[in-house]
Amino acid sequence: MKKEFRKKVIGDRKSKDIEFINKNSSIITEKLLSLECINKANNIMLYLDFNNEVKTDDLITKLISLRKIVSSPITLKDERKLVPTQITDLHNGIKIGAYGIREPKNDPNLEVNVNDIDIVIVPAVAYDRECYRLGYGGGYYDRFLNRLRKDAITIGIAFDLQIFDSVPKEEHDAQLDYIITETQILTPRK
Ligand SMILES: Nc1nc2c(c(=O)[nH]1)N(C=O)[C@@H](CNc1ccc(C(=O)N[C@@H](CCC(=O)O)C(=O)O)cc1)CN2
Ligand SMILES: Nc1ncnc2c1ncn2[C@@H]1O[C@H](COP(=O)(O)OP(=O)(O)OP(=O)(O)O)[C@@H](O)[C@H]1O
Repeated sequence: MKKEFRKKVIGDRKSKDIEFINKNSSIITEKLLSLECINKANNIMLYLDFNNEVKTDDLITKLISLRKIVSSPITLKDERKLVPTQITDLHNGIKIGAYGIREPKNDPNLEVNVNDIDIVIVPAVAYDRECYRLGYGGGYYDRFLNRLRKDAITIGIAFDLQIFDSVPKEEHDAQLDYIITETQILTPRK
């Protein structure tokens, strides 16, 4: 169920051209930068995009210029663990890591304490309208999000084509605080 659904959505996203991805990524970036919670936050973790995900390079550059502490995950495959590591310059200190995804070079001095993170911007394959998340199937973010401070804010960014009335889900699947697409902002019904 999950596997088939994942494959279909990854295929749909892959079929979009670079103009679509760039245009909608920049709309989503502007929306994020106008959120009060982003402007108030000091410490923000976000992913480095791959496979036609919403692009985050411009967002990262802007957040660094706003003097935020910005980190991206190093993926430890054996432990199924994400290690948030600070990025100070997108053109320096980045390498290709697990699954061919860009990640910060390992530097224990730049590791960010999970308790210091105010906001996490999360990648996904698909979401439902209640902000439940379907990922790539490694369980990386499900495990990681559980370790955050209780008042940390989780934001999913995605294209409209990744939003469904329902997605296959299991007990451990994460529910986020906000989903932002090129046309909508979703929050779970209270
Ligand atoms: N940009 C980004 N970074 C991220 C994630 C993500 O979804 N997006 N992850 C979110 O958890 C983690 C990596 N998770 C992954 C888990 C499994 C596979 C995987 O099974 N890939 C298949 C091929 C998939 C395909 O290309 O269709 C493979 O390697 O065989 C990939 C990534 C950490 N970093
Ligand atoms: N919090 C958790 N603790 C232990 N195991 C977990 C946890 N969350 C998920 N898993 C396990 O990890 C595997 C993948 O989970 P799932 O299919 O939900 O991943 P996903 O959310 O789609 O992937 P990702 O977060 O990497 O994008 C499953 O076998 C699941 O049982």
